[in-house]
Amino acid sequence: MPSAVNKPALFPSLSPEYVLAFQFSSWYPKFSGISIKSTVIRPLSQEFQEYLDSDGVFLPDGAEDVPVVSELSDNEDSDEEESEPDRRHFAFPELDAKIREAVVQYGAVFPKLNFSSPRDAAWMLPASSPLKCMSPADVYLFLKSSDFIQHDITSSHVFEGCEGLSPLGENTSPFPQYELELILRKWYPVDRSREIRCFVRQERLLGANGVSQRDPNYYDFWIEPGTQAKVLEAVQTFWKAKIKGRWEDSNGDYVFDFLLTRDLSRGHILDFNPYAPRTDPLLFTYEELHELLLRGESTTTEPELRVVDSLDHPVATRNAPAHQHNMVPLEALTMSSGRDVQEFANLLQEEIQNAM
Ligand SMILES: Nc1ncnc2c1ncn2[C@@H]1O[C@H](COP(=O)(O)OP(=O)(O)OP(=O)(O)O)[C@@H](O)[C@H]1O
Repeated sequence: MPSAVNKPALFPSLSPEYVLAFQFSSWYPKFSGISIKSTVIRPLSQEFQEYLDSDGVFLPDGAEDVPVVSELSDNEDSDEEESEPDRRHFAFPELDAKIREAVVQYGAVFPKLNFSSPRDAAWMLPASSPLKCMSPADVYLFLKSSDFIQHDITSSHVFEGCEGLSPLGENTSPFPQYELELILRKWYPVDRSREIRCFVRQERLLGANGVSQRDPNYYDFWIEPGTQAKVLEAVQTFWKAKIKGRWEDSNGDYVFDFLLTRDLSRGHILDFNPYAPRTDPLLFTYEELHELLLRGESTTTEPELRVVDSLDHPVATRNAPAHQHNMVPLEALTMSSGRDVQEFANLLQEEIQNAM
């Protein structure tokens, strides 16, 4: 338990153990009953890691069911394949089989690695069903096109900010080993307007911390009378009953993403994240969250809920598709083999229009 005498720091100290407690396979077994059904595939082979790490967006042999690539390739001349640059071939028949099994079990899957989803690559398939995968090829395509996924396969990113670790110093510890994992979650048409992110320090949400709308868009219902009080009531009741006291190894410092039911009275866990700068504080700054924590130590107040409460709110991004910076990666151009640049640019423009 935290000391009542010492003033809490802005962030809890970051250790490799603390970080690894937030990889999916660490927290999911404990919370599976209140989260989305998911399959964990681990360890993944070194070869799969090399595939993810290799340049360009291409599919392993035998991944088949290749909707996007085959659409792009419809007009290719038969001899064009011969002009492709030499590239290492990969094949993962066992992994393909596990992905197909999960697709049959869940209807469609949402892919992640240990910590991150490839949400920056969601634009590659229809915006109406982000990251919905129906085949191994869909899963590989998203993972391969994502910059966010690189975080999970690079130790220096995973353990960034951990005390006493540096790959460069001669007398410091090397990065700890961890196993790469592929997570296949049952895909749902998630309504992003009902997602919130809850910040917990020292196992206190009630009266001492913040809750933020997750999607940076304006939604009318958030400013309707009674909505915010109802949401705070729902999340506090859930937290007290289902989460509180179960992160004692992490000193009760964590962030959780919560998806509210349509009537806003209940919900379930989408994800847990470390209470660390790498976790986006959304409509707060960490300094503001710290203020709330200090204030909550002396008074009993409600947690503060922040929402995008008007169209003029500075973070309301109504006209820009999320992650548009990642929408014209050079890798994407490699997918266009067989098309000229103009043709591919038109296709990309169409995707951007759809995303908007
Ligand atoms: N099973 C699912 N089916 C459909 N959409 C989902 C599913 N799980 C998550 N999503 C959507 O994808 C978004 C990103 O998911 P998630 O939080 O798991 O990714 P992440 O990479 O860990 O994000 P962050 O870095 O913000 O923590 C969620 O906000 C939600 O809208």
